[in-house]
Amino acid sequence: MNQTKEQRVLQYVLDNAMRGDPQSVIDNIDRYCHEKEWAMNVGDQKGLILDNIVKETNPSVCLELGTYCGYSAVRIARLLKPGTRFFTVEFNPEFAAVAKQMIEFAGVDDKVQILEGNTQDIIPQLKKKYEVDTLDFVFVDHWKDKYTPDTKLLEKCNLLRKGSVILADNVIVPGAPDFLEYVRTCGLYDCTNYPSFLEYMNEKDALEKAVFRG
Ligand SMILES: Oc1cc(-c2ccc(F)cc2)cc2nccnc12
Ligand SMILES: [Mg+2]
Repeated sequence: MNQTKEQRVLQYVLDNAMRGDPQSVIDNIDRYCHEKEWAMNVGDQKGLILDNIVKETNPSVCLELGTYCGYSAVRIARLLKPGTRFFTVEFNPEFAAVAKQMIEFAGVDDKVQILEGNTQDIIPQLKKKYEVDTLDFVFVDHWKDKYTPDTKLLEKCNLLRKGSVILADNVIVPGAPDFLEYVRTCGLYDCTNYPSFLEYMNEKDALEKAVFRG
């Protein structure tokens, strides 16, 4: 049976990275995607910005929308203090299966819980089913047309508190203009733009940080 690109990325990590070493998993995914096949991981350049914002937030409860191969889940989890709760939501079962193996190989599976399904179904379950009070950090990296409805859903479900950080990937490419318009003009967020580059390419992209005013 032919492997998918995501399975090839995972196989390269299993063959070349160090089990239990998140940084080596990250480095090997980046090497494969620079040298062999492009894939939509947040990547090494935007990844450094992500690292810095996770470090400054020092979150106790995290959510990621869009797991894909687990690259950013490993990237975030490696920075979290013991006892932190980190949920990552993936709609595509094949991606979720690859991410599960990637996260286990990296040795961060004790910190990361992969929730398979639609964000609009899972977000309303976080309080009661997953015993979440509020979220400290949310990384938004799924389909651009879900950024705004899911942000509004987080508000509606009372999952944000004063200082909750929402960090969104790809606000330039593929672009999330309605999300930028919403968070920058609705009056509920303090926004900061972080210009960078599309993963593994020379095209401009950016991250947007939106801090909930509470
Ligand atoms: O980081 C990303 C990049 C792209 C993407 C695809 C094709 C291009 F040509 C350029 C960029 C899509 C993404 N979808 C979901 C989450 N993250 C994505
Ligand atoms: Mg992305």
